[in-house]
Amino acid sequence: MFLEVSQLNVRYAGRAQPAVAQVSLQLQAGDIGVLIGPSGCGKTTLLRAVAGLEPISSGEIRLQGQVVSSSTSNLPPEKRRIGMVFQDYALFPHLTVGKNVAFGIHQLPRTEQQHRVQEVLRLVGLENSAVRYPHELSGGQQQRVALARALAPQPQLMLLDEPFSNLDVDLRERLAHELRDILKAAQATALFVTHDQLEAFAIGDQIGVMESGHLHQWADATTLFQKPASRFVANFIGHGSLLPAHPVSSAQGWQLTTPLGAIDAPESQAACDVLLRASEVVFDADSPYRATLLRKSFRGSQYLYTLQLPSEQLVYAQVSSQLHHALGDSIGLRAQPEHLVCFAPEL
Ligand SMILES: Nc1ncnc2c1ncn2[C@@H]1O[C@H](COP(=O)(O)OP(=O)(O)OP(=O)(O)O)[C@@H](O)[C@H]1O
Repeated sequence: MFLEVSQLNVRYAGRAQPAVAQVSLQLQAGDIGVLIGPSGCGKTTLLRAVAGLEPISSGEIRLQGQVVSSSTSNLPPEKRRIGMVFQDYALFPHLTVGKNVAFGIHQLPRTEQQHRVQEVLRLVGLENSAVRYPHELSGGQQQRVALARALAPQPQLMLLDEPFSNLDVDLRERLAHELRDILKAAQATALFVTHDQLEAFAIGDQIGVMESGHLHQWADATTLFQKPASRFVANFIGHGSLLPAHPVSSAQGWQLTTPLGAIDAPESQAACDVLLRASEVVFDADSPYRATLLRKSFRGSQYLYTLQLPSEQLVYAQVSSQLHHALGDSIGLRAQPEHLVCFAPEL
């Protein structure tokens, strides 16, 4: 395994709760891992611990089998062969793009340096910009220069902390896809921090969902979506609601009754809270199950509706933007789950 984080705890002085609590994760060579979670959940602290910038309280971090952090030892950051990109590009304004990129490879012979600078600038699509200055480039281009600079010394691991957060939404999404291509072309192993789910899904081979220092799940995007390990992950990934469901035997076999109709279930299924995502709640004018429309968010060909059930619980539905419902309308809905995801009811 390339990166192994085991039972990691990081505690800041004077804080009652650890910023990172019992986190374990593994990353294979060439894979891109992404950490997502709400503000303050410990993403940056975990990344800084991997970089060697934050001492750890207990647990272990291994890079290519070598222990780089433990409670008794800490390999300094400069010895870890790590490349870092942060949200502020931190380029040197008085140096050209080429000189910025060459910054970490001064020990190489000059021709080799030039060759490597051209190689990484080509990788990030800026091969003709070596003689320009940072202020002559757009925000997205500057961030690509920062990426090229971090890649130039051929780090064994790339760490990226919200590198696109200063950029506008359209550019962010495009750059997220580009970044994945660039990292894959460079055969880099990377750990990326974001609080943007679309970015996480666009970039990550493995995605970790964190909350209050804990890593709830570390898995690929499909698994996170189809088999969320906890209520927190179920609520955090995609728009969804957990609705109470009770098993009943019917002519169709075993089913679960929910506030949005019955759904098929295995016989062994006990009473539970069932996850219904917006894509699994469909508009049905004839349905006896109705909810009041509270909010409509336009999403191109569809609206994301936020609706309230008679029990006052909120549900979400994706509805064609061809339909014209007004706020306050009572709307017929039906549950149509693609995957049955259930959690034991909360006491
Ligand atoms: N230097 C510090 N000293 C004390 N507490 C800190 C320090 N840095 C972070 N924390 C605390 O540790 C917790 C985790 O912070 P961290 O920056 O790792 O979260 P994050 O998930 O990266 O948040 P964000 O998305 O807002 O950047 C927070 O409660 C934060 O207040």
